[in-house]
Amino acid sequence: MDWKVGGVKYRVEEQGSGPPLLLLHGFTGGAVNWEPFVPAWSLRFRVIRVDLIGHGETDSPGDPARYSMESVVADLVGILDSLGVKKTDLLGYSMGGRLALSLATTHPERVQRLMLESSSPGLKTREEREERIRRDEALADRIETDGIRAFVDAWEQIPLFASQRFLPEEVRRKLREQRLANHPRGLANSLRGMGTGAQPSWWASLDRLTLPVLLIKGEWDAKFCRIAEEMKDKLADARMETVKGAGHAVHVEQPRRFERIVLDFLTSKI
Ligand SMILES: C=C(O[C@H]1C=C[C@H](C(=O)CCC(=O)O)[C@@H](C(=O)O)[C@@H]1O)C(=O)O
Repeated sequence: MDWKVGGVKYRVEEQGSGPPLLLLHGFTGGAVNWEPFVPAWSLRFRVIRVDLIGHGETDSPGDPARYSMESVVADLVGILDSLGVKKTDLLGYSMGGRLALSLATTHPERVQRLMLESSSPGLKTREEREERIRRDEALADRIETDGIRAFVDAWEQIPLFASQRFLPEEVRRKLREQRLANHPRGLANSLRGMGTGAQPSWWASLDRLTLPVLLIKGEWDAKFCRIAEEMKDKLADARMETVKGAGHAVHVEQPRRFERIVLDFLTSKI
């Protein structure tokens, strides 16, 4: 199903019935990344998956400003309104987690419970944000100059994904194919508009969140383990799960454990 929001056509998939559960993928990802979990989660939830702006079957507008975190949060609110969803459980992976936290922070009345996999509230200082914006702008330019294949070749090799070399060949092939299916302009503008440095920092407002939060991290992802531990200290109602045998993409590397962790959290927290 496609929904037009703010002039952008979004691809939205829905399966199951019950309380709504909105799933937000990471950078280079898509709604398809959550497919392995739909059979189990759709038995108890109305599972809603979105291709985020610049990704998958959703439009890749030419103006980077259209990808700002504020704009994309507004898009999600518009999609929830169109679906008749007043309040939803929300799961975001990496970039999707930054978006999920942005939605929960700016529209707390729309989020029941929040799950963040390998994500962050952004960067604390202006200097860190400016440096990250420079890095992401340079990466965005390379995506548009060198093309999607050269980008994915390099992206698969970043240290953050080192543990993915242990994945079965078929899993890696599917992930690569899905990344290659994105539009260079969409990925480039996603970095420019809602990259880690471009978004607001939510570090100073974490202590105002009162909803139940689950922080999921892979034991081999040292950087995002540190971030999750720091976030947990600031959140009023947070639980943290460290998954053994996983790096950044916990849902890819330990899918059955990930599936159980999410269900346990959603069925334990009323
Ligand atoms: C490399 C860093 O940041 C990037 C890594 C992960 C984020 C992501 O969504 C990757 C999803 C995937 O390919 O599996 C991405 C983001 O949050 O936008 C970051 O750009 C880093 O060290 O922070």
